[in-house]
Amino acid sequence: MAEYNLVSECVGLITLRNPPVNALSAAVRQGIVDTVQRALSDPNVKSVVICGQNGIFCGGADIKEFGSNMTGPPLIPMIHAIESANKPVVAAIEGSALGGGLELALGCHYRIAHSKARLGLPEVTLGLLPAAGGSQRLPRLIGVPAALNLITTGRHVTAAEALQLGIVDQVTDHNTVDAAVKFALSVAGRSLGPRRISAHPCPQQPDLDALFEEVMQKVRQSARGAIAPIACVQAVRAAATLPYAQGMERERELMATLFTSGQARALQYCFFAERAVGRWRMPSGARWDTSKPRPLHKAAVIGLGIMGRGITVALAQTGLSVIAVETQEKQLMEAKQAISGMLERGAKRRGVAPALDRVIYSQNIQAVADVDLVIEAVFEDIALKTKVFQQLSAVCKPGTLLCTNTSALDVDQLASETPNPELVVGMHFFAPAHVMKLLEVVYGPRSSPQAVATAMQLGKKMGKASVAVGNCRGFVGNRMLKPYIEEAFFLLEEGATPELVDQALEEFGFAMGVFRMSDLSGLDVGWRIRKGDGLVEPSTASGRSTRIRQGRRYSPLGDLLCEEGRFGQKTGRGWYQYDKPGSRVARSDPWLHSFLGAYRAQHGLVARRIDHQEVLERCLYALINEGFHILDDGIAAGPEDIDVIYVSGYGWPRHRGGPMFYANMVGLAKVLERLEHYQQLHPEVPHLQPSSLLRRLVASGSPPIHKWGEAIKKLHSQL
Ligand SMILES: CCCCCCCCCCCCC/C=C/C(=O)SCCNC(=O)CCNC(=O)[C@H](O)C(C)(C)COP(=O)(O)OP(=O)(O)OC[C@H]1O[C@@H](n2cnc3c(N)ncnc32)[C@H](O)[C@@H]1OP(=O)(O)O
Repeated sequence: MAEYNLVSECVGLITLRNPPVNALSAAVRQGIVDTVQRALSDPNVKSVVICGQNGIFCGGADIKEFGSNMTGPPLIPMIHAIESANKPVVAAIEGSALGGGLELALGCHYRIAHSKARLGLPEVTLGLLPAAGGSQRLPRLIGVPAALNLITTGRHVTAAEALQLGIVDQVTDHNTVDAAVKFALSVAGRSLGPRRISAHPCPQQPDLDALFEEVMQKVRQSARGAIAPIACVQAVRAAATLPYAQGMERERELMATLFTSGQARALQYCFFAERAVGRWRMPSGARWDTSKPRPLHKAAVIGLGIMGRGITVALAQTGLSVIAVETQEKQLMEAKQAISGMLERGAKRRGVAPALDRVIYSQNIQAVADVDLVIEAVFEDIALKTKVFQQLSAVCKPGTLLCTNTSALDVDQLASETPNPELVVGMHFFAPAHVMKLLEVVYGPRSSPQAVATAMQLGKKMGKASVAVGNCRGFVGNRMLKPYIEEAFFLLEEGATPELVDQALEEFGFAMGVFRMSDLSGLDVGWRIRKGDGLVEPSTASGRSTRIRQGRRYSPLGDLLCEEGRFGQKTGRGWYQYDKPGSRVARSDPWLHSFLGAYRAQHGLVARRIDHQEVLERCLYALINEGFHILDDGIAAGPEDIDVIYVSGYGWPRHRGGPMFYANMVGLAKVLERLEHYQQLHPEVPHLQPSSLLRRLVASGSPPIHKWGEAIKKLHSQL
C-alpha cells in the first residue's frame, strides 16, 4: 500500500505503508504505480517525494512472495516509470533502503538520507542478485569496483559512506521527509536527463578484464560453492561492457537461474529461520512473547581464560558494566591486558571509543555481590563449577541470574546445587566468544522463563544468533558433532585419508573439513572427554575387539595421535603437519599416512577405495540422524533451531540451509534409505540406526520442513 498526499502545495508525497519494513509486496507495488501516475498527471504537482512509514524507507522486495506465484505490477517497469518521469522524484531514506528498496531509490532522480540510515543490496545473501536494475544502475552511479564490492558481499553502508560513494546526494540529521520536500521544491523544473542513472555510461575503468578476473577468482574462493556471488559479478560485468538494455537482459537471465535454485531457497529459509529462533518456546509452554526479560545493568564474569575474556569483551561492548573475576593475580593481569587489547581493536574497527572503563577487575568473588547476572567461565570441571555456583549463591544479591558457560556439563545438576535453580541457565558461547555468532541458551527443567528470556535478549544485544535449547549431553551442536566425527574416524580406518575426507566436506561447502577443524580446536579436547567417559585404553592391544568399547564400535585413532603429543596446530602436528607450532597452513603428513597403514595392518583392516559421496553420506547423514533424535527428544523446538546453530556456529554452508533443511532437500526417504544401508554394513554403530522420528516422518509422507513441527506434534500424540 502507498499513501498519497499533496504537501507544500506542489509536492506529491508518496508514503509506503507495509509494516514492519515496508517490503515491496504486490499491494505496495500497485500503490506505487497508482500514486506515481496520480502525481505525474496532476498539473499542480511540480515534484514528488517517496518515503516509508515508521522511519524505514523500504526493506526490499517481499521475500515471502518469492516462494509463491508472484502477482501485481512487476518492479522493473515500475522503477522505469519513475526514472522516466518528467517531474523530479526524490527518495527520502530513513532507517533502511535495502535490495529492491535501494533499487527503487536508484530509479529516483535524487536521494536524501538520514544520517542513521543504512543502504545496501543484500540480495546475494538470499541467493539472488539485484535484479530490479540494481546491478546495472549501481556501477553506472559509483563505478565498477565499489559496485562489485557492495553487490557481491551484500554489505550495508552507512549514510556517510553512501554519500562518499555517491549513492546519495545529501545526508541530514533532521527530519528526512522535510529535507526531501525542501530539496524537491528546489529542483522542480530542472532538466532530469543527467539524473537518469540508466542513461549514464559506466565510469571508465582501466584494464577491465584483469579487474573482473581478479574479483571473480576472489569471489569463487570465498563463495564455497555458492552461485549467487558469481552471478553478481557476471551481472556487473554486463553493466560495464554492454548498453543498458542489453545489461538488463543479462541481469534477467542470470536472475532466472538463481530465482528457482535450491541455494536461493536455502538462503531465504536461513533468513526466516534466524528470525524464527527468536520466538523461542520451552516444553513447559513458556514462550518468548509471554516471558519478560529482566533489565540488566551490571554483569560479572568468573574465570578469565580464553572464553571468559571473550565473554567480558562481548558484555562490555553491549554497554553493560562488567566485574571480571580471576583469583590468580598473574592470570588477572594477563587477562586485563588481553581484554583491553580486544576492546581497543574492536572500538577502532567500529569507529567508537573503547569501553575500557566499563570493566572492573577483581581477584575476589565478593566483588560480584550487586550484579544482575553472572556468567561463570571457569575450567570445564563439574566439581569446580559446583563450588563456584555455591559461592555465587551465597554472595550475589537475591534474584541474580547465574549462567554457566559450559559446553557439555549438566546445567540441571549445577542448578540443583543452588538454592534458586530457577535462576540458572547455560550460556554456551563459542570461541572466540566476542566474535562467534552463535549462542546456545540452555534451559533445564527448573530454569524460569524469565531467566531464559533474559539470556536470549542479552545474546541478541551481543549481536548473536541465540538459540534456546534443552539440557542434554553436548546440547544441540556438540551432540550432533559426535557421530559426525566418529564416522570420519571410521572412514580413516576403512581406507580414507584426512585429506580425502576434508576435501569432500570442503567441496560440499564447509569452511573446514573435520580433520582441519580438529587440528585447529585441538585433539586433546576430545581426548580429555573420552578419557572422562572411560573410553581410552592402552594402545598396545590389537584386533576387532579393541575397537568395540562400551558395546559399540570405537576408533582409538584420535587417542593414539594424542599419545604421540600430536594435539594439532598448537603442537605443529596433528592430522596434518605445520611449519611450526601455532602455524595455520596444513600440509599433508607422510608420517600420518604410514601410521594409518600400520594401524590398519595391526588391526587386520584392509583399506578400500572410499569416494566423496560415501564421506558425505556417512558423516552428514549420521549428524542429521542425531538432529532427528534431538527433535524427537524435544531438545530443539524445531528444525530451524538446529539449522541456525549449524550455520552460525559450525561452518555448515549457509547456501545449503543447515543439516535439517539439507535432509529435506535431499529427501527424507533417501536419507532413511542410505542410513539403513550403512547400518546394515556397520551394525555395531548405533548412530547409523535411523531415528524413529525420521522413520515416522517418512511413513507419514515426508512432509516439507515447515510442516515438521505439526507432524512431530501429531506423531507424538499418536504414541
Ligand atoms: C522463473 C524465473 C523468474 C525470474 C525472474 C523473477 C523476477 C523477480 C524480480 C524481482 C527482483 C527483485 C530484486 C530485489 C530483491 C530484493 O529486494 S530481496 C530483499 C532484499 N532485502 C533484504 O534482504 C533485507 C532483509 N531485511 C533485513 O535485513 C531486516 O529485516 C531489516 C530491514 C534491516 C530490519 O531489521 P530489524 O529491524 O532487525 O527487523 P527484522 O527482525 O529483521 O525483520 C522484521 C520482520 O520483517 C520481516 N522482513 C524483513 N525484511 C523483509 C522482506 N524484505 N520481505 C519480507 N519480510 C521481511 C522479517 O522476516 C521479520 O518478520 P518475522 O520473520 O515475522 O519476525
